[in-house]
Amino acid sequence: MIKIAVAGGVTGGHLYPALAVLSELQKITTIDVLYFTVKGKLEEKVLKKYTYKTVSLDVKGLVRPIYSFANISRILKIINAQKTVKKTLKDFKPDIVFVTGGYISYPVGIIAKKLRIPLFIHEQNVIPGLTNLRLSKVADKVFVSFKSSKKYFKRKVIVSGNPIFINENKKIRLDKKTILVVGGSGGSEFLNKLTCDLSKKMKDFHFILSSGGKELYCSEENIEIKKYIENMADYYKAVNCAITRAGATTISELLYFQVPSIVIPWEGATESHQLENAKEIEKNNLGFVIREKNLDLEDVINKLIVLSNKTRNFKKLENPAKIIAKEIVKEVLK
Ligand SMILES: CC(=O)N[C@H]1[C@@H](OP(=O)(O)OP(=O)(O)OC[C@H]2O[C@@H](n3ccc(=O)[nH]c3=O)[C@H](O)[C@@H]2O)O[C@H](CO)[C@@H](O)[C@@H]1O
Repeated sequence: MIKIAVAGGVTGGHLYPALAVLSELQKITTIDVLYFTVKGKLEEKVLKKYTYKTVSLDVKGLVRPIYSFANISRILKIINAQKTVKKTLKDFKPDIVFVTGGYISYPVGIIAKKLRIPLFIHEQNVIPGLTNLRLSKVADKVFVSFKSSKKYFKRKVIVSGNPIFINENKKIRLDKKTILVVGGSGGSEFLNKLTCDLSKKMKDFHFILSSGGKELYCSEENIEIKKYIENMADYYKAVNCAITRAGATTISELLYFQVPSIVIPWEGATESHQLENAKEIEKNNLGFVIREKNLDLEDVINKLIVLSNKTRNFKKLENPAKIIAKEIVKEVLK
């Protein structure tokens, strides 16, 4: 049996790769999991369906610029959280700690190393987040999703790919050509509005929109609005093409399921990291990157018609989750 402590969440982009690795690990051996969550965030809702132990931390990410007044109380919360993490790890005594980034990963990773517990980290984005960059200096192994990330790390990294979370296997039947629209785990007002505009002009198409629960007044018959989709893999397999933001995990899923796509990066992302993720779609000839400022409805329609006429050829690729799970087993048994 492997005892593993995990952190990575706040957004789905960090959470699902961690869940994917745990699910692969479970296929190899029995596991005892302790998951550090952020109070009130997505992972607390999702993990209710699992039997993993959880410890909720009351932390918030630091705002930029880093020397802002608002960061004083946030830093105090991190210091407090570190005490909880230390006590929890000492009691739980994991064989290994695995984190997938986001601000909760920092206290967990740092304390793990202080307690001399092996630490593995995974980075989803092409441009690494601050937490993972800092943790990479002390981690035992660093996994990245894309080759293009290597240059950001001053150490050896393993290009594993981004673990793909597959939680159901329901066949979704669609009668019309269907376009899936996903604005990341929190949804996107920009993509919601775009879907509404497109659905009015593309009456022969059916739209499935994950709205993130954001308000949208659109009563077209050919648009199916879902607050959140639990079984994304089933939808990726069933639709003709997709429009998405460029969160790293979404991009990896589009590549894994070979979904022809239009990717519109969120312009507010730090260091334009979504734009860098998006480029992977064009590099792999899977679709188009469109910047918000260049968006033209007719152009999007023409591109969607081209993409939706492509034959979907889903060849089963090795799930990167397997690579990381095997490395975890190797580390624990060595
Ligand atoms: C606003 C923000 O901070 N965005 C970041 C966050 O995004 P975000 O959480 O939006 O990240 P991604 O787009 O990478 O991943 C979203 C994940 O949620 C899942 N999903 C989404 C919608 C839904 O209805 N159901 C569902 O299960 C997707 O399948 C995917 O697994 O983390 C990513 C990975 O570090 C970063 O690249 C993003 O820039």
